[in-house]
Amino acid sequence: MKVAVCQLNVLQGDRESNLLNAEQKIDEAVSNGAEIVVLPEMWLSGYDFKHLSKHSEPIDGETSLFLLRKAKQHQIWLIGGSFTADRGDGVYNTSLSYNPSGELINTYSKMHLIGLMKEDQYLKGGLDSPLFDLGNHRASTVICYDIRFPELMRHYAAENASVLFVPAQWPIQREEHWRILLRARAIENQFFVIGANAAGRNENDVFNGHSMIISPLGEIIAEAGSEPTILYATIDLDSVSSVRERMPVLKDRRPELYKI
Ligand SMILES: NC(=O)CCC(=O)C(=O)O
Repeated sequence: MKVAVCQLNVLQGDRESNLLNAEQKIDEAVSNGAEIVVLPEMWLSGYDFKHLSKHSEPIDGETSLFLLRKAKQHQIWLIGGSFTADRGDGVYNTSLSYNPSGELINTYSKMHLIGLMKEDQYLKGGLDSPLFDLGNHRASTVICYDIRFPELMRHYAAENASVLFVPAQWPIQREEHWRILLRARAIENQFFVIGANAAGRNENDVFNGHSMIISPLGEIIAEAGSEPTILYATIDLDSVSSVRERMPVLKDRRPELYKI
């Protein structure tokens, strides 16, 4: 399947421009043959917590309608980055994914909130770790800071996920952590990892791109530079089972002995 990662320049607080830009990039990715399109974290508003009430919307609000429409229009799998979703009991950094019929197939709210970016002061942390079907394969999503918590990804691998999507707004000063952690999560869990970062800046941080598509052996199949772009690669999700058969890391675990 051909994957496109839209590495967007997210303009803080400027919903109108960000929406237009996302739509153009999705259309361009599809015109270049993409079947799976991935957006970054908080691509609609950026980290604009001062105006959180303006940016918060219900799960079935306008962002979800936009994503649904684009998935259906182009008959693609759309991993819709994330946005600030008001889920009744609070606002969550939430990722929605759609299948080519425009059906919502995954709702994941960021579990681990990053204090360095004040997320914990404004948002609630998600409680669920769902998987979803991507054709004949299982898939999963985490958001940015979540990749520092390997137990979450191990849960997805143990549930037979073949691919992990990681929408992010990862600042430049920890760029090597981003690159190394994405590869480590791929190697230890033997699945594809697709990281979609932003490229641009807000009042506090610079986001340096380097979106990546990584194989279940940890090889970098494609990596973007620091400019806004669309990153493409063709991936074979069937290859995950042969990697796991050759070296059965998941089977060789001894979880009864680990005190975590
Ligand atoms: N948006 C984020 O979660 C940033 C994560 C980050 O900067 C880090 O883990 O380091």
